Amino acid sequence: MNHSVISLSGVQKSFETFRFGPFDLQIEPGVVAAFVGPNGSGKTTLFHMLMNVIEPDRGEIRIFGSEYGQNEVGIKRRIGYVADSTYIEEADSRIQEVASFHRHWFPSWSEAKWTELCDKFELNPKAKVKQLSKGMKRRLAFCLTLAQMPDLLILDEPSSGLDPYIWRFMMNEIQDFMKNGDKTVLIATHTIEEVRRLADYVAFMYNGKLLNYKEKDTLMDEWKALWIETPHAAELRLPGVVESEQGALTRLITRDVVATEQALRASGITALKRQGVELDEILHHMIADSKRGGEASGR
Ligand SMILES: Nc1ncnc2c1ncn2[C@@H]1O[C@H](COP(=O)(O)OP(=O)(O)OP(=O)(O)O)[C@@H](O)[C@H]1O
Repeated sequence: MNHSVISLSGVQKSFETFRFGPFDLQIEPGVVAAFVGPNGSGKTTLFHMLMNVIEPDRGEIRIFGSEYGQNEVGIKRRIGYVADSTYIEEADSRIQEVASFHRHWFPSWSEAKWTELCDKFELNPKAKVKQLSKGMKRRLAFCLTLAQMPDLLILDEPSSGLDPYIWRFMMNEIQDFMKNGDKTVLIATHTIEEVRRLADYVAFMYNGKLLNYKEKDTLMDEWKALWIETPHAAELRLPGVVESEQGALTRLITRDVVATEQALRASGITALKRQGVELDEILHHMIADSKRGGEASGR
């Protein structure tokens, strides 16, 4: 039996100048999965397919164990989706009218949560949506989504345009949402701090491909920077090393610190210093490796 909240197998989508996939991924319930990757790597395309905004050319997508063809309304009522584009309201609606629509459409809508969020995110229900600033529209989209009380949150760069004060509230709300352990969040972000604070798993994407999907803590344990005195470290052909930088000391970046340190010990070399590697640097090396057609992504 498949317990994944999200399951993609062999998913492919081709546009004129972009090919997504083949993409395979299973996401278990109760986790925050952060999707990171440069512009145009396919994060929004993936989320559009998860929301059935676009259909894949090939492959299978299951959400809560079902395909959209079986139960589209049932699936969508359990998902809170903040799209990448700013919330656009062409009509002359006020916030409270938009909320009424959501209340009607989502049976799990919580009026108490909505009131609490409007207060916290300083949204005036009487304000006209089209007159809101970009950041205020973003706040609205997020609050409407959370008040739906969904089981799965799909957030496409939700903090884009938010001020740092409200950003903190958003982080707290997402952490709060995860508190009971049965909810799931997918978040696409360019903000490493969001990954650091929220993510249990990190999905690295590049050029329509999933380079790596791994538990964040495992990733941070495996990737390290090591400093050694030995010059010309490349000649040692150390396992796991993806970069070596020559200075007063040699700085090695490894994706497999255990294997690298073992090989260093075998060569009688001691690492003088060991440090964590930032997620953006890991992504940089994964992309470089993917361009070389290599295996640094370590899937
Ligand atoms: N409807 C479409 N028609 C043609 N090309 C498309 C369409 N939708 C997306 N693309 C292309 O797919 C590629 C991936 O875009 P996508 O928006 O998924 O990337 P992203 O990772 O979300 O980028 P960003 O970080 O900039 O938001 C881009 O090259 C884009 O031009």
